[in-house]
Amino acid sequence: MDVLSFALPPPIAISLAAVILTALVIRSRARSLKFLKHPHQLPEAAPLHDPMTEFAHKQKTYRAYNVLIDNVTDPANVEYILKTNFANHGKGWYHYGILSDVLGDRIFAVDGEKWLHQKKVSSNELTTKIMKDFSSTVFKTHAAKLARIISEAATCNKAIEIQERKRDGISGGGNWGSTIFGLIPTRRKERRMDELHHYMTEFEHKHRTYRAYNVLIDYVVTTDPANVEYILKTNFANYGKVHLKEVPIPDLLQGWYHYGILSDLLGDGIFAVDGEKWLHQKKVSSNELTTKIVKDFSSTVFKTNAVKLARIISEAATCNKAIEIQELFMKATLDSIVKILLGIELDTMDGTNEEGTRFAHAFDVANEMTIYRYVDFSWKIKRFLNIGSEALLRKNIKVIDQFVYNLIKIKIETDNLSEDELLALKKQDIISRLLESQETDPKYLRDLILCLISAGRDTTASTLTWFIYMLCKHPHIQEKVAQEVREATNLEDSSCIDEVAASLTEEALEKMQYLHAALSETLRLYPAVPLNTKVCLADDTWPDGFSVKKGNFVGYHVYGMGRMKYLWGDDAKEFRPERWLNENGLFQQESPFKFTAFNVQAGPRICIGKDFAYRQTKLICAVLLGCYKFKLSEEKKVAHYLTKISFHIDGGLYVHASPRP
Ligand code: HEM
Repeated sequence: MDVLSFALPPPIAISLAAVILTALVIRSRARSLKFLKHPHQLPEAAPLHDPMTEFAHKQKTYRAYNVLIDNVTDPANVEYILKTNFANHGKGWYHYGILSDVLGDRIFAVDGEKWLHQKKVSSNELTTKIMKDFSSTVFKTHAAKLARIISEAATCNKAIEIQERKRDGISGGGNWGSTIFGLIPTRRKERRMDELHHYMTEFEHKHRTYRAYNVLIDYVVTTDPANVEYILKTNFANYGKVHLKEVPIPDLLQGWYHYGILSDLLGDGIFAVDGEKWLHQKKVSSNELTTKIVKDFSSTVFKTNAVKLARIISEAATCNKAIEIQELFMKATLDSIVKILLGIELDTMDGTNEEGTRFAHAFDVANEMTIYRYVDFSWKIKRFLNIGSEALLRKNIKVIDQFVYNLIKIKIETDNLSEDELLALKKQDIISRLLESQETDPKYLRDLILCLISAGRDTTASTLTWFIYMLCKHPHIQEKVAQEVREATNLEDSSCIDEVAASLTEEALEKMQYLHAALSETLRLYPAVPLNTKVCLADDTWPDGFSVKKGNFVGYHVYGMGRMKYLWGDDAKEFRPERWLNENGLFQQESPFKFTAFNVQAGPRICIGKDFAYRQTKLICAVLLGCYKFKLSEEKKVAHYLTKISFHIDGGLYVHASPRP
């Protein structure tokens, strides 16, 4: 008998890994059974059946150590297990333990008498004439239903996902909050942990600052603006993002936190580093985002993509089809940021650029797998063995790197062009501009690009999605926004998409104070970054007298802060854009320590993309609401968020659009 080694490293390393792995497997099994509720949130395994089949060509039966199961392909053995000595091969603890919570003592989960009885009952039932006739009718009815769905899609020439198990895990399926916050101080264990922000907020109505224990983490959370100001500004130096070397936390957690987790994908980009490196990139990127040339260029890009988006919506409106608008916003914002950074058309909205679509997919998967590391304590072992989520991550980073480095190379080469040629190329994208200013290290540029895409894409897309959701729930506010767009642009009611887009000058956008207020109100209730975390570097006492210790994780709960009555008044839970406007209808900023959605001006580590994000969301919303009315496909449906780092709507947002008269 032989040993199957899935391309594992040398024997000593294997033995060492096996010892560590055993401990981690037990832990990670316990964790997955306890916390992970949706099967689709588990990362895709690295291809398994092909290597097994290849191996089976040589060894019909073999032992695979770290799977805990012996595998068999020899028909003689199969006959022996399934028939000759059937009684000796049960389903046993393995299946029962895994399946019984869902399936109870049903046929899949049990052996022996229980199994025999159920098998007889079910197989008798399935073969009666009445059941045969009935099931044939059911199959036919469902086949007809399926054909009708396909027919509808065919009429609109739309792609159909025919397998149906929608992998929205990639754009954000599954909630991980439960794993991160094992022990939020609530006794109501029966409540679903995917409502994590609700529990926290409920608790915060009584306790503005509190401690949330977890097996590994001592977490102090606050909603008090005075504490936020202290952490983000007054004693900023004492609250780090990345370097934990000074902090007495277990080795496993050293590097578990940001840098270790993020650096494979984001390298030394702004999100993953502190100190000098961070300061330099922050300066470079924030200078770039605010130059006139980049501002003009980005406005053109936003408008072009808003028009594309509106055309897709127009097609769906013609067929009276539901639109999953979250996915569309994700594509539109990715196309825009890539065009502004790299000057190329990714075109994921129309799917015309094959290489671009491959990059977009790889980026989504790599992001998902990177963030999964926050809840998967065995990720380092997996990376070492190149298996599971880590194999997937490595594979997709390779695709991303090929794409980005290739573009940088092309750009460096065009750098040798003559003045006239350069002028003809009109290099307005950020990478071309950085190359001109002597930032030519491809690795530096790659890391910066990926960080800016990560920072600017999901945040903007999720804000747009919640905004449309809020407007569907409050049709009178939707009408007010549409009315403002018409007035600010002086357009006729019958203007077409292109005319609306063309009319959106800086001055017109500036006049849209109510739209600005409605977007801010969306961010107050549904902040794209709902919880922000840092690490305390030395014992400290906060303005409200709460003590924090060196090594404590500390966080301010942006979602909770947006809903506190003591901060926003008795109507804190209501969506009311007017709260942001003064008596002249002009937008009023709130204190950045109270409205923390952007970290704006709240300290050195602020969002440098705030104006950029408002410009993009305002342009897209003005085009869409200038041309269409939106309704939820299921009007009574209540949207739920995903408890992840970004804040998407679970399952997407289905809307129907109709043209404005
Ligand atoms: C609605 C949209 C957005 C929201 C709500 C948002 C929010 C935030 C927040 C809360 C932070 C602080 C994160 C932390 O403490 O680690 C942040 C950082 C950052 N944001 Fe944004 N952001 C948005 C859009 C953008 C856009 C469009 C860009 C760029 C194109 C951008 C670039 C950045 C960068 C580079 C940082 C890191 C700053 C640093 O570490 O010094 N953001 N953002």
